[in-house]
Amino acid sequence: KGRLIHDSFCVKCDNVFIYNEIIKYLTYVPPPPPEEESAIFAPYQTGINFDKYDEILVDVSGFNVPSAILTFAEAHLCETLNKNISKAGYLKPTPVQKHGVPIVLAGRDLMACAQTGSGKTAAFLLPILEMLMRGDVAASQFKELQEPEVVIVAPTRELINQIYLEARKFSFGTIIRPVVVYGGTSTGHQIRQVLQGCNVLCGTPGRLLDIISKGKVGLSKVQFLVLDEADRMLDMGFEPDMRKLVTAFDMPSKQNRQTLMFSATFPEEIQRMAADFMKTDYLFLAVGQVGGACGDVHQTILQVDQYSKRNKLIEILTNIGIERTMVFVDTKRKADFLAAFLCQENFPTTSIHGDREQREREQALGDFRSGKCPVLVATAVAARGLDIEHVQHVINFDLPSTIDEYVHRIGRTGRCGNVGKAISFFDSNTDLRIARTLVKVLSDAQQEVPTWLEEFAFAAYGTSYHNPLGKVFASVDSRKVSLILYFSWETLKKMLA
Ligand SMILES: Nc1ncnc2c1ncn2[C@@H]1O[C@H](COP(=O)(O)OP(=O)(O)OP(=O)(O)O)[C@@H](O)[C@H]1O
Repeated sequence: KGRLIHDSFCVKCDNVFIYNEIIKYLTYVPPPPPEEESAIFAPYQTGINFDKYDEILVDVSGFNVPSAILTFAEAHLCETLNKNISKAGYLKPTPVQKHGVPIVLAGRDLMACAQTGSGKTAAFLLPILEMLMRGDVAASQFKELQEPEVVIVAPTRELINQIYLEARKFSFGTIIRPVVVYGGTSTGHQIRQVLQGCNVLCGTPGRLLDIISKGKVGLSKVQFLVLDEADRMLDMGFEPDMRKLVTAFDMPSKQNRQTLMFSATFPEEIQRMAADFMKTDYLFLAVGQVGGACGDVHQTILQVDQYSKRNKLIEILTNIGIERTMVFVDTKRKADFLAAFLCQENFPTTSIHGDREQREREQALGDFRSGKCPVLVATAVAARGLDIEHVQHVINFDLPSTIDEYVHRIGRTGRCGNVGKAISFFDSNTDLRIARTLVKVLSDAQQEVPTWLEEFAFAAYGTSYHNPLGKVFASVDSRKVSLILYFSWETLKKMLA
């Protein structure tokens, strides 16, 4: 029982349990990031298909496209960055890096769409850090108002923390100081981190706006604004926050900053909205196949009704053994329930979802990463961006409602040229709406399409098989679609005249 006064938060609480929960929530201080070089640079093993990335078709649209690089040396990055690249074990750039790095170095805005696990993070971090170094960035120091040169936003706490660790890795040995802020942790602690000095501010939208509104961060020096998982950052949930950020009184206008957006999926309507945030001559980079499922993931769809799902899962996990497996479900309650059930069945399991405390979420990821719990039951909160080595299997216990979410979920395996397996339970009572797009994604990735699924897809309605520009790229530049529609309309008018 008591009165809580914490930063701007003040509440009188009569319920001891709720009071303690709030105290825990407000005071969680995440463990500090690793200091030893070996931990900072722990390389992710590239897989047997890494070299096959070179065969992926790439399309860059827009005017005056800078030439791609073939090696990191061709990017003429500074010595420290080159050292960090080799310490990270990167021998050659992936396609999104070959094309993305020179585009950013040339000062252009970029919307990039490349398959999951193909190195988008380094594609924006490396050129940004290089530009900061070339611009003689000042060593940041303690100040009551910090003015970062770079702001990076991502939709989940775990993902933004991962991006921060990557920024720390590549800026190692430079004067550039990245800082991360995200919800579920002590605001006071994060503000103190920011005030120590901040060049690259990584944040989830809510916490970022909170710290800006407290007058601790000024935006007038922002040179780069990055939206990772950009289609998610601009969908209904986050779009108002993004608009608040770009219309903040001191945020440089789009003409006076570089705006970069990255994702593995980029629906056309979101692209059109994204264009509002960018200069008109932005470039659109598409790497890979329509629908964007990573070609290194072997996809299997099983018809399983909701009552048989648990038994089927046990059967699969028994065959898998101790290989690391992510199991996706549709609700937080189900995640808890299924994790408890699997533990009872002697599968060391942990879970991650939005109702778990941040401390528990980080513990769960840690236990999964280390292999202490080789099974992680997760909701959508873990679908995007998370880069966990040795994840060999993804199981969609419940299929998601959108195909983009499916593509991101199965992309937690088969990363960086490694191969992975995804098994999805299709329940015809609930999953008909995804049948058509699922068939398309499977066939584009040259995966087996079960006949029963084709039949469901044929009978289903509301989604389309067809992409107006054929079936090559994961997402096409929405400007091209408008152009094609314009020309089709002009042709039609001529025919009618
Ligand atoms: N050129 C490279 N050589 C070796 N490893 C690389 C290279 N580029 C990236 N990686 C590694 O590949 C892994 C996947 O990269 P990253 O997380 O940036 O993928 P992504 O495209 O952002 O995926 P997602 O769409 O899931 O967010 C990381 O561990 C990263 O360190």
